[in-house]
Amino acid sequence: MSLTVLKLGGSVITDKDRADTLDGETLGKVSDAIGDATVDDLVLVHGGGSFGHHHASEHGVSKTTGSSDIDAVTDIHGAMKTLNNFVLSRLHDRGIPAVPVHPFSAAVRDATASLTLPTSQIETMLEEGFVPVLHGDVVAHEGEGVTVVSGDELVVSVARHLDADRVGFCSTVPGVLDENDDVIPEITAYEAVADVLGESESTDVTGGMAGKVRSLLELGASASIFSPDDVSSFLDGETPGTRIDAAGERTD
Ligand SMILES: Nc1ncnc2c1ncn2[C@@H]1O[C@H](COP(=O)(O)OP(=O)(O)OP(=O)(O)O)[C@@H](O)[C@H]1O
Ligand SMILES: C=C(C)CCOP(=O)(O)O
Repeated sequence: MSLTVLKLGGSVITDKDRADTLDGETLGKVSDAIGDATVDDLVLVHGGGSFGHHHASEHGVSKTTGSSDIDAVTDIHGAMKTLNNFVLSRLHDRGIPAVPVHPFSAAVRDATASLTLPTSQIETMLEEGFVPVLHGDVVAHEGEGVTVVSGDELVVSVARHLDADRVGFCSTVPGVLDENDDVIPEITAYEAVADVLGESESTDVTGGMAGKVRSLLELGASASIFSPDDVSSFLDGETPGTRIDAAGERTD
């Protein structure tokens, strides 16, 4: 069986400039594309958008700056569970057997900020015919309380541990854009594109496009970044948008 890991960007499924607001139309469109696709095993991961990033920013929590304030934990994790419920419900409407995986209950960062995410429950969910849906979240972090874990990190971790065959990132942009706003077809090294990579245009505590490309280069397998219009073609086996091929970049 072939495994596909697909991330739905938080900017895609929410109105990232209005707190706790869903982009129901785009979420519906992307859910249609997933419902119509014929893929073997599928793991979905979604980002925080105006749910997670807004609350993380209010509480000053990021991937590196933590908090032990229980209100920070419940606000950020609670907002992400609410968003996850919206995503699950749209997928269920299309007959997709989506089940939640909340990283806060499973993952951990050690004192060096290295992330551990158990995946045996995800493997069994797949074997039993479910579509696991993870999301950016807070995680317990040794010495920091909790810090944010981005959906991008979760994709890398799941894809690596389960040896994914295909990895895709659906973002608001048609791919990584160069200085003329043209899609860069392939990226093999960070330095080659560092000058054009920026942060997200909206509230984002996890690094925007620069963070995404960095995470993907660490993956050590090829991945694609594309827009919601290209979800169907990606799930059909094509490589739309920008292909990130990190062969040789992996450091561990
Ligand atoms: N060179 C670039 N090419 C494309 N997008 C870029 C570039 N530099 C910065 N960006 C910004 O990065 C954004 C994509 O990153 P962002 O983190 O918002 O993605 P996402 O995965 O959709 O959202 P989230 O992190 O909430 O899950 C684009 O919307 C754009 O504003
Ligand atoms: C801000 C939170 C809680 C999740 C961030 O996940 P991302 O949007 O994938 O970077």
